[in-house]
Amino acid sequence: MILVVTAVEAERAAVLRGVPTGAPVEVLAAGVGPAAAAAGTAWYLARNPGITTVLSAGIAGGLVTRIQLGALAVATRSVAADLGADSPGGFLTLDDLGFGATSLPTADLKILPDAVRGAVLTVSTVTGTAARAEALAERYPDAVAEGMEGFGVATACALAGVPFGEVRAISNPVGPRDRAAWRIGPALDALAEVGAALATLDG
Ligand SMILES: O=C(O)c1cccc(C(=O)CC[C@H]2O[C@@H](n3cnc4c(=O)[nH]cnc43)[C@H](O)[C@@H]2O)c1
Repeated sequence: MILVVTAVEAERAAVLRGVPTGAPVEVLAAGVGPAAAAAGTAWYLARNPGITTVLSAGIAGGLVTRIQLGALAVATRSVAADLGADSPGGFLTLDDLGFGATSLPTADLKILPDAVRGAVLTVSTVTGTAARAEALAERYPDAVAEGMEGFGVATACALAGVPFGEVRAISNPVGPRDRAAWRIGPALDALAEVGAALATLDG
């Protein structure tokens, strides 16, 4: 059985729209942000020992020179991009501080061949300025998207020893805050494609 973890109910419904009846896929809306995602995933895994793979899925911001609005991003790794310490010399990651990893691996999911593959960043604060977008792009040259849950789901999966993946549908550019630039509808439609693709994986 595959578990898909989304943040909100609209994302859950979009994924489920694509899942064929009877496919071994369950979808949980665990809440927004890495803490809700980690707690929800850990809770679900503890009660459902038959889960073989967990996927974090939802809408996300895209790094504009690397991915287009409406496209799907498949994570090659999950990065906690704002977990660390600020300093006059720049941002220090948990790894720099010696407190643990801020990058977790993803399973090599053989789905969605047309998706853009790259690192997906997890942040607790949505990027809202060009300066922060540029800093993230420079710090993570392999990053294509920014969401708020992936690293939380990945952390729960690492603890439980369950393979983890992340797929994000790009709803907005990462950069200066501009609600008019959001394209939620096409991004939710793309999430339905994820549901359909998952049904082809062995659960
Ligand atoms: O009000 C705003 O300016 C604003 C900008 C971006 C996102 C939000 C949200 O509250 C949505 C958070 C929700 O959606 C995912 N998401 C979508 N776009 C982004 C993004 O650019 N950066 C980070 N997360 C994003 C996220 O995974 C949450 O589930 C508000």
